Amino acid sequence: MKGEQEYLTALYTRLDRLREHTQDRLDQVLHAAGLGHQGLSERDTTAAELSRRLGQLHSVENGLCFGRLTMTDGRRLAIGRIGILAEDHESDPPLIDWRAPAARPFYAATGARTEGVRIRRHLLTSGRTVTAVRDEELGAGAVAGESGGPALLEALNAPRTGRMNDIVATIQAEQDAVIRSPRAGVLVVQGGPGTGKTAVALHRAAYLLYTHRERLAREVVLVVGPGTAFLRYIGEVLPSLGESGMLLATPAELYPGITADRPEDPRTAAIKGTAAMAGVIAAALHERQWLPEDVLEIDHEGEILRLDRATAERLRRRVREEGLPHNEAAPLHRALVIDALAHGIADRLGAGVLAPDLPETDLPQTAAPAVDGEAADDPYGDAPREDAPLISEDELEDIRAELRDNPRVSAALRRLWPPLTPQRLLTDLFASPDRLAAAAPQLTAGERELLLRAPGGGWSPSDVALLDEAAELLGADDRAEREAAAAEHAERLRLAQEALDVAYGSRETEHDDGSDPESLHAFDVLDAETLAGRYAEEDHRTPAERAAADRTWAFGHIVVDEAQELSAMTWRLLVRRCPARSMTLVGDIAQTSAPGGARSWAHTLDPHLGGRWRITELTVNYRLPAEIAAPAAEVLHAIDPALRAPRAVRSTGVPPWHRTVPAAALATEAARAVAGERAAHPAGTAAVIAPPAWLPALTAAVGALPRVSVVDPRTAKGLEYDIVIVVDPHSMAPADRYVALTRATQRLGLLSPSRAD
Ligand SMILES: Nc1ncnc2c1ncn2[C@@H]1O[C@H](COP(=O)(O)OP(=O)(O)OP(=O)(O)O)[C@@H](O)[C@H]1O
Repeated sequence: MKGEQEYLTALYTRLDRLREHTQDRLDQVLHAAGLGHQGLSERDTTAAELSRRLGQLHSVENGLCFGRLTMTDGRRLAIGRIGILAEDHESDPPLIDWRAPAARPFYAATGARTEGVRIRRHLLTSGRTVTAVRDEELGAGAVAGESGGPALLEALNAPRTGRMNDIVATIQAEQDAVIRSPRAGVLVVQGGPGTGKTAVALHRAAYLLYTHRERLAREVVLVVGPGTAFLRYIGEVLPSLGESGMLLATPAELYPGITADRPEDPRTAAIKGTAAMAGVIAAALHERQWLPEDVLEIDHEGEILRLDRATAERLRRRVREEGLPHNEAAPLHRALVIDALAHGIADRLGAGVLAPDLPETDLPQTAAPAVDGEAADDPYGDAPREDAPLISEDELEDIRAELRDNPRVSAALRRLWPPLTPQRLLTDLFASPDRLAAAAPQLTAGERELLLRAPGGGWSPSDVALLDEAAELLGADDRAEREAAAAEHAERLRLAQEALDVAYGSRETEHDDGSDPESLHAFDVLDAETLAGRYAEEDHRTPAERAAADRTWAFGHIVVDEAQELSAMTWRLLVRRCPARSMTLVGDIAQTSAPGGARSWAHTLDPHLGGRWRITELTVNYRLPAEIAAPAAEVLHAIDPALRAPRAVRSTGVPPWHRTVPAAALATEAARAVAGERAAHPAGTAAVIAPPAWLPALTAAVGALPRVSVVDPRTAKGLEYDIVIVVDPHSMAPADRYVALTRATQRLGLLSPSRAD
């Protein structure tokens, strides 16, 4: 142990020096003077990288080095949270990053497959002091086993704090295989409660960031967890692994600019989660691309222009054929209608018009439509007419310009092809029984009734994927943004030209000063356009911040926890957000409680991924002691006899208990039970898990006790506590009961109301 302490002290000395050195470099970079535009941008990139590195060096203070391998060839390798290179950069590194290939045997070696390891040592530390070492002999004659041994059991028995810890020192072989699985493709990790799915998913994110740093730092890793309580619970794991650049979000947070916290009937949420809603939204949008009943009349300079239904329909079809998102197709629609009206006017003036070309600026080459359905036998309108054209193309263009300037024409165009936001489309759809009936004929009247709601009141979590779907169909209506950007650019151009004019005006003076007339000046090598570009404001947000604000961001990798809960509509959204299809999905189909959640992975994923995903299973339960795993396995059997319960690795000798009490006494009994269990096991956290109806009474009775949560099973999903009291388990749905029974690391009690109540 003395040798290990000396080694550890030397590592910390190195760490301190690296921190100082990195801080010095950062200071130098930040204070560098006289940089041009290019230099400033490079400086920002270097400063960001140095800041990241500095943050990482500070985050690994605890548990810097936690393992040592003594190989059969005599080499000795220290494994830690980060890699530290030898000072000469050539000798063996004094500390190997746990994610480096050289560290793999620390996790993967077993007695049966030693991978060249003779002794695996776990170093237990407190601050910078070694408190214990635990050795596992893996050589000949050793008992076959996974990594961890006593160190694992100590970690599993440690009291919980309410925040998840990293497991970097005790990752097990089957978990390691998942963590290091190749980045490409979609990997599903199925595992029962407590098999370490969340831990594995987060360590995998850290592994991928290490292995594909450059790409993933730029493209960002998105980690999706079921709720904000859960994200708080896992929030410290990645920073403790020195990783901070990823984006953590709940499914409700995936539409930038929307706070989706409106309460909703679960039946409504279930309908909104079904894949059929994609068709409903598409149909709702089609309905908005309006046609007049018979003829649309438009007042234009004292005349009535007439656009009949057949023509409007033909133009609409022509625009739809382009396959553009609705808002992006609006200019084409506008140009076609204006052209049709212009030809109508020309015809009325008594002149035929010869195959006019459409204005090149506005739209792709396309045929001119005619008004009043005249061109039925000339669908493309490009056959020469018998009567010679009396109106020139210039005159026709004047007519088009007048039409474009007429607010009534604009109003008619907005009616035919309205500019729409996703919010408007959905608000109008859900507010109107008629619109719902037209867009969703396949739903029953009762289902449509559930979707109906008055405008206003905000958005619910299930609206998020629908808004995203609508945004996808609508495309950007970024006219205002483009106009603002153009104005800004013009202003920059003006300033740049002014600057160049000043430079040019001062050239004589420079010559008088004796400067070389042959030397180059700014105005020789730069034009205003280039200079303006250099003045353009830079985006100083981190990639994760930019990704959070951008609905169309393409993530480099997506990790989804509790993946079994996601609806089909949310899967559509996530698949769109990851065009590279590089994902890690962890979950347990036995714990599905969301009505639209997964009953089978194939059934859930195939519609979105077409079979292009691979699955692996975690089989060991690290949370539950064997005593609690047994009754949990009975519940699992009731859910699906084909499902296998994970194997528990430890035992506490404390069996769970079950008591029945009068309903009126249930809350006080729960408080008493918590206090009793606390007396027997004082450290760590406790929870009372109960159906929602019981929560107010239980909160009143138990809420004042320290370190005790009162939650329903769905909130408890993914979380864990040292002590758990489950109230009224038999009124819970089987999946909820299974979740409730699988949250305790040490002690479990069940309290049921007596039947007479
Ligand atoms: N290799 C390990 N070393 C130490 N602790 C571990 C290890 N694997 C898992 N754990 C611990 O086991 C507990 C359960 O892990 P985790 O929450 O990741 O399981 P899960 O499969 O996501 O469970 P659930 O399905 O209930 O969400 C956590 O406290 C975790 O830190």
